[in-house]
Amino acid sequence: MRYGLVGSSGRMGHEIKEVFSAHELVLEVDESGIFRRGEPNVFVDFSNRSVLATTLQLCSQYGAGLVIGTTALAEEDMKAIKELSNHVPVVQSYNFSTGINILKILLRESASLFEGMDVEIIETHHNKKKDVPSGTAIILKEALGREVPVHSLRIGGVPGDHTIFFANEGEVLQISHHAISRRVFAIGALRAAEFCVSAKNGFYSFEEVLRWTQKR
Ligand SMILES: NC(=O)C1=CN([C@@H]2O[C@H](COP(=O)(O)OP(=O)(O)OC[C@H]3O[C@@H](n4cnc5c(N)ncnc54)[C@H](OP(=O)(O)O)[C@@H]3O)[C@@H](O)[C@H]2O)C=CC1
Ligand SMILES: O=C(O)C1=N[C@H](C(=O)O)C[C@H](O)C1
Repeated sequence: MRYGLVGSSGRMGHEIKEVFSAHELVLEVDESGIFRRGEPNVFVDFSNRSVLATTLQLCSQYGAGLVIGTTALAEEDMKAIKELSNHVPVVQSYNFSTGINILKILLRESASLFEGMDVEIIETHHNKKKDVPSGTAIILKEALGREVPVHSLRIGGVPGDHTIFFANEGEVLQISHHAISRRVFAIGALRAAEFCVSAKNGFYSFEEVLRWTQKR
């Protein structure tokens, strides 16, 4: 793969460069500019919504697919990403870990069992994280199919923890996901990029990438 990396000097950018070391990094974007050394066939974007227009323009220019993990996207951003997916394959997810994507499936399938219980989410991240709540908390709420309170902690160097509490008068059930390191997200992004370079044009979730990986 020849990949372009948006957010290349960031925390995720560094992790991605290590995990993608078998592939060729031919274009980098950060706040100091765009550095081109070749023509990417896929872009990976873990950055900020303020650079999204540049990312979309670069994907169109090179006819390259997109793997995007940037969080705190607005409705109009999602619309623009979906428009790009008419022309190239796009994988978008607020969490590229296997565990969170399995949890999403479990929550969707069991949501009705939790009707009548109190449900709240606690998410904990490093103190440099800019957005609140986490993108993952948002997709967990979507999987539950209901609005629930989210409590956010921004402390130390925590890569990303999410716990969902379910409670009735007599008991508390809690389900937790703990990212041991942010490498897990970069490994997921690599799978998504491999998927992207062979997929048809379209908008894909990371769940679809996981199913594709299992079939290989
Ligand atoms: N979906 C997932 O699985 C995961 C998603 N994330 C998300 O990825 C994103 C990045 O996280 P993280 O790496 O920790 O953040 P960092 O702040 O460490 O990195 C952000 C990167 O984006 C660049 N950037 C920001 N704004 C612009 C701009 N306007 N133009 C060009 N480049 C810009 C920064 O450039 P510079 O260094 O020059 O400022 C930097 O390279 C966040 O949205 C985070 O929530 C994180 C982990 C997992
Ligand atoms: O900014 C981060 O670090 C993370 N962001 C994502 C989110 O907002 O859910 C995913 C992960 O939890 C790490």
